[in-house]
Amino acid sequence: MRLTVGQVHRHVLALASSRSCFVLGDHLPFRMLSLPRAKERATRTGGTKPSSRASALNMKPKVSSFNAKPVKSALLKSAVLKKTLKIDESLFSAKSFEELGLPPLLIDRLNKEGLTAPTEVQSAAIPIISQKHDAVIQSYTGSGKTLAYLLPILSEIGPLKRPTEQDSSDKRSGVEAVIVAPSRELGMQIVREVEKILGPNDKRLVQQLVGGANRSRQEEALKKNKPIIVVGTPGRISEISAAGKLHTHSCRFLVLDEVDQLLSFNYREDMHRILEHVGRKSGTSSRDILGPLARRSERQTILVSATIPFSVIRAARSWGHDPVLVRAMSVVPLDSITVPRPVLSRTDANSNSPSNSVNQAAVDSLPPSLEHYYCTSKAQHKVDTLRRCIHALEAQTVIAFMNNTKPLKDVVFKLEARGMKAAELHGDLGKLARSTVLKKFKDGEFRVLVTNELSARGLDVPECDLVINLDLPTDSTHYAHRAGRTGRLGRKGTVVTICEDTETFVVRKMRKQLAVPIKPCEFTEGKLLVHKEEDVE
Ligand SMILES: Nc1ncnc2c1ncn2[C@@H]1O[C@H](COP(=O)(O)OP(=O)(O)OP(=O)(O)O)[C@@H](O)[C@H]1O
Repeated sequence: MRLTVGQVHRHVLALASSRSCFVLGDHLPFRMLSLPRAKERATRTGGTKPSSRASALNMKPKVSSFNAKPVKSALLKSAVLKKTLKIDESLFSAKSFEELGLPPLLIDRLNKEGLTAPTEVQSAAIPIISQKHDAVIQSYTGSGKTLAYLLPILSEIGPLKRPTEQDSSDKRSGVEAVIVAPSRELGMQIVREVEKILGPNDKRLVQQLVGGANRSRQEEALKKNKPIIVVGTPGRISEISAAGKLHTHSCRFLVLDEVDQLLSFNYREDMHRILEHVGRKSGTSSRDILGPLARRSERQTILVSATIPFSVIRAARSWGHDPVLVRAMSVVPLDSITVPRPVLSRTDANSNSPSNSVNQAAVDSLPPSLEHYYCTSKAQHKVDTLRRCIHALEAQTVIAFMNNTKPLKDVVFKLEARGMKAAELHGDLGKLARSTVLKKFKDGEFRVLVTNELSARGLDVPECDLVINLDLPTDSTHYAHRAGRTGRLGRKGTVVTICEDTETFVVRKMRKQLAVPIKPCEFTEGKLLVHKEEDVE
């Protein structure tokens, strides 16, 4: 069954209910600050509605403010004014984009695209980013994080922005927002999202700078179209910037989407260049009296992912000033977050093995509407098991993940030979082939996309109703991102891991780390048969 946008919305908005306001203060304990998070968690687990808990605590509607702790550096103290963060909690459950103060032209465009109400994370993030805070946005996969940062940016720059008194004197030209994503697919998806909002007449104001595409054409487009937003992969952005063809000095926004991946070792040099150059006014140099800390103040940095490990919090603290962690229904100053202690899963509380620790970042990234199963199969029978699984679950739009590129073709061949339409997607395909495959999959021209880790992050195919792991993901974070390709924006979704007998202990370990039931099952006579755990152990 496919849901309409309206139905999905009702589902998403059903999660939001409280209309009260609360006060954030650096003197308040973290437990209290995260009360709205408890509301989200309880709603996800079907527990008591925290709105009633909030009213039981007598949280009266009021708007107040807090001063986030000053960053410790004396240099920075003199360079940066502390911001006052006003949190109006009623906005967290905003029923419309108007309530969030978006400009009318932007709201018109959203309505034309059938977008009428914000998701929870959008309700939380839009006012915070509009107040010019550096922010880390964390919310589960498919919850609308892309618009959560795009909408406040488009409220400030471009043809749909909020009119200001300085408009007539504003001589700003050049790129005003740089958005970095780890893959071409995700980069292109973000470009399409921006184009959709800008509309056909202004879509040239966003330019893709993804790797694998013709670089000189990208450079020509930069010169000719004078985009205000560029979206790209780290390598291509830093390459064109180093060649002097991309000027980001007056850039006001830097967004790192899938930030935890962008901060991995592979991207360190390109990311270093981007972080050093974007939003750096020409004329300043690293020898300037206030050094790199002062330069940071010239741009707003927004870090986004479904999985935010503590390393990202640490990085955000050092790049931003008064940065906040924004989640659906909660906003927390980063200074109040301490290094998490490992939480042992309940069944293994007596064992000190780190492998039994709950991976909180991955837990937080899983959409509440997912069902998780695993079944065993010999390696040579996995494709048959996959086919039986698809039939039993009557799945229409399936993403099957493997760890390597080579075997993908073989799986496609076997599925096609059995009358099931499939295609492969991986990084060795050319840019055109990759976008054609994706387009055909989104258009429903074939049923199974057989792919590798390339598609695990950010890929948005709202109709995807089944994710299959034909190979085990490397860890629970990878499991969570793969799983997040289904169950998007409140839809139902199923994740099935097909593993060999000898691998079941890995699934059980991930189940503990993710704190979700991954139930053993088999597919017989066209049906899903769920086992009790003791039947298989
Ligand atoms: N307010 C809204 N109303 C209706 N649809 C929305 C709204 N916001 C976002 N969407 C749609 O929801 C889907 C998921 O959004 P998005 O890709 O931004 O999720 P995400 O949280 O970034 O997921 P991931 O963590 O997997 O990258 C997209 O198809 C997007 O167009």
